[in-house]
Amino acid sequence: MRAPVTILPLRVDGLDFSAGATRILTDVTLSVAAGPPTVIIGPNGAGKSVLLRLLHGLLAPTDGRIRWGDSAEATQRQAMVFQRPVLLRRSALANVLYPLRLAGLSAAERRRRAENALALVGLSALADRPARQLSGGEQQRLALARAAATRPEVLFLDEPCASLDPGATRAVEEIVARLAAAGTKIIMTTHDLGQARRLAGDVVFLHAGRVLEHAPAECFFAHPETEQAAVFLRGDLLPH
Ligand SMILES: Nc1ncnc2c1ncn2[C@@H]1O[C@H](COP(=O)(O)OP(=O)(O)OP(=O)(O)O)[C@@H](O)[C@H]1O
Repeated sequence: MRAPVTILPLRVDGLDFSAGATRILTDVTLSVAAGPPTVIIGPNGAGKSVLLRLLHGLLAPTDGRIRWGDSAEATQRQAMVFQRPVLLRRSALANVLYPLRLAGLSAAERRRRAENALALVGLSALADRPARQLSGGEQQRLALARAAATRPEVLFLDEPCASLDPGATRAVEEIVARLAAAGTKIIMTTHDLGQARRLAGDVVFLHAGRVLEHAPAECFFAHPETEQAAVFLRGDLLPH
């Protein structure tokens, strides 16, 4: 029997990224395996969003390499949800159906997947509502449904709860935890250390464009190895 195709592990080797004369990421080397969410944390401007965009292929590295397990499948098997998702001026359901049509699925399969995805995020009752009339939290859940319906093996989330209140944040966290438990590899950024503690299997700590730590979450939070991470976890300001 053939082993199932997997795009993991993701291996990043000596990644540099500069915009003009500004160095944003320096010598990022990481390996990300299947399993519970990988959460990238660090101060404002550390380079978290840029790193996520590089990993997802939205930016090209200045130097270094990003390698996926089965590279031929990598593009089709990953999705990304942004801080402020861009939704089509159509119903919630139509937003979820759209990428499924692009993927060439049959009408029946599209319908089935879209309805399941809306149910997963608790939006079945709002399926016919214009997406842009939904609240911020509902829009973020819809964006998660749209991504989840494509059944990505890896799902990148950039600050998925950035402007959400605690209730909406918890709702998104529950969806993320459910997707992770069902086998989707989540790679996400967050400013919310409570959220990182609740969701992370492993933590990448980024500071000034460098990975200072990558450790299992319980080790990182209990015993950060670098002074910078200890300062960050205390909520103190880190010098650049
Ligand atoms: N296209 C770009 N051109 C120039 N500078 C950029 C570009 N994109 C990001 N930067 C800069 O790179 C640095 C890292 O940005 P990034 O958004 O990745 O940080 P972050 O860790 O996600 O920060 P935050 O926590 O504030 O969201 C910032 O100083 C930002 O201004």
